[in-house]
Amino acid sequence: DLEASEQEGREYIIHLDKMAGIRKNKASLAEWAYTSNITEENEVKRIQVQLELSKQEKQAWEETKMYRWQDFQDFSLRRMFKKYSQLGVSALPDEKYKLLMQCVSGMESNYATSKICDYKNATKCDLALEPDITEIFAKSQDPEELKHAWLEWHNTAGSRARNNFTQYVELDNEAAKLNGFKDVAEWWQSEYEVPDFEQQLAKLWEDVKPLYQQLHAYVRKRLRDKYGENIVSAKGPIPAHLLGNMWAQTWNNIESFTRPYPDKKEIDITKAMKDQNYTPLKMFQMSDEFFRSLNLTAMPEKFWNNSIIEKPTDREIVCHASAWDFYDGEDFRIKQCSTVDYEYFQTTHHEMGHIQYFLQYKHQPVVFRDGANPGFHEAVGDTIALSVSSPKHLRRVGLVSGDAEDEQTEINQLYKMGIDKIVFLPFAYTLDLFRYGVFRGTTSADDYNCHYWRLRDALQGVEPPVPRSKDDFDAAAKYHVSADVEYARYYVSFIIQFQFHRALCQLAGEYVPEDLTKKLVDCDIYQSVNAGNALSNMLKMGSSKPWPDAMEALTGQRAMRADGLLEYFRPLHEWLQAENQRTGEFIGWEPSKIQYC
Ligand SMILES: C=C(C[SeH])C(=O)N1CCC[C@H]1C(=O)O
Ligand SMILES: [Zn+2]
Repeated sequence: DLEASEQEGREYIIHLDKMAGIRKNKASLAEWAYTSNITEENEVKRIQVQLELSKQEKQAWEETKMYRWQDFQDFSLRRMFKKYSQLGVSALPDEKYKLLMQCVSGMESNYATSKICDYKNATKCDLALEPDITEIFAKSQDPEELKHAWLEWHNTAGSRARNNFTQYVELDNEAAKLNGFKDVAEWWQSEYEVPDFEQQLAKLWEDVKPLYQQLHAYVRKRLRDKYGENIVSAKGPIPAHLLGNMWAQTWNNIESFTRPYPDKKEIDITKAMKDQNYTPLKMFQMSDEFFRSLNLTAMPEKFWNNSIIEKPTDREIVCHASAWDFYDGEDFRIKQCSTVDYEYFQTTHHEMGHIQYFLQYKHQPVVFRDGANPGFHEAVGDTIALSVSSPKHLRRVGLVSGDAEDEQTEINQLYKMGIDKIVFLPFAYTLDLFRYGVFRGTTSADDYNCHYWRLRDALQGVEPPVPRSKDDFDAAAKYHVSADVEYARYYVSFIIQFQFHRALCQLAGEYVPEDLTKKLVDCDIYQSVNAGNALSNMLKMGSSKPWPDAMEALTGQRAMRADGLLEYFRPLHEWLQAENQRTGEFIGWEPSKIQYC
């Protein structure tokens, strides 16, 4: 009868979950071995382990079909079965599964090992993305040098991934259909458990677009002042290679020569870190200390022993920062090629946020050891970093000296945060709008580059530095496209982290609406056990409940909304409107004149 099968179901799923933990531990170890030492041998081993595990997953999946779990009374039990009833890419027949793993592995190792030649010395061709090319984009203000680096990287890391990518799309779509989805786009969106996810993304963009257009216009004016109107037009998109980042996804490297009040003392965190002999380890220790100050969990022993926090000199690794759960409740690691600078200080908090989430939900069944939705996992570390990057906190830890804020310094601070957080949104939105079109078949392989740039032109107001053709494949020059990592999670994160930040600041007594001595931009939740306990309660839930329940537990809201972000940046929005009015800068942009289709 129903009762017996529910009880049997409970015993079965607990056993299955335990086996799943052992499988995921093996998979993570094989993945780690490969991405921390990219060799043919380790790639073969990784794919072998993945194939073997996929067979076991298929076996377990068959068994779950014997239970009428949809009728079970227990919510959590039903939710566990529902998640285990989704087999994922393991639903592919072995040969196709192996082929798919080889395509993704091929793209990822191409990305990780791509090198370009130096602009000035054409015989020096060992420049890697990290740290070499990243440093060029951080420091160079020579449009020709930046154009060279941009082009070399896009032609090496991007175009060479095109064949693997086309096959990956076909195979991944086949896997999606075997899981009951129309295509991978629907599969990816199902992770957010709301029927109108894509409409919600569009609504958020409508809410933030006016602010972005004002910031875009202001920056274009400042760049035209610097580089001249032959390089930066008055009404067109901004050339993507002039924004301090290979993908123009954050513009913090052009802050020094574009900030609103240049005569105000520059807050150069990177310089202060170097002057104070910061090391990568110190960045991690400071981040760990911040989390502990909130009464959250300290990094375990294994974390410090097993993590890779600097680029090794004796082998190739995947440098793109990542945080790892080995699903045994003890082994948690970060792998990143740290450099001592503000950007990696932020990234360190971002990755430590993932580890903290792993630690907070490690008591959950394996199947619930996940973010409430993928965006939640990306938002934890960034939310903490919003406090860490406040002038108040930077003064507390001695990275900024001098007196409290005045109006102009506050605008400079909001500008610094805005060219990181506001400009990121259209970039993130574009990346997955592009891939939704690819998976749906509305974008064919011949259209890849044209559609990618048409979206970047329309939404982000950037254009390629030189004409592009349909044989180029610029999208894959971004890690997540070459590594099959969904990107809407970051778009969601950059919205909800301001909802989290606002709620935590109120709990910490650091933010009181309408109280000018307790402004959101000045909030630092450091050492607030009250805020930390609320955050912990939300993190402990993992993915055991639909994400609106987790969102409500922390913020009282049940939806993702742009109001937190817009409230945080309101003073900057008003300043930009006045400034663009004063200079008469054209708001928005006309379509690019660069030939990219
Ligand atoms: C740091 C990570 C690893 Se989850 C990352 O990929 N991020 C963090 C911010 C956006 C995105 C990117 O670098 O494109
Ligand atoms: Zn992340």
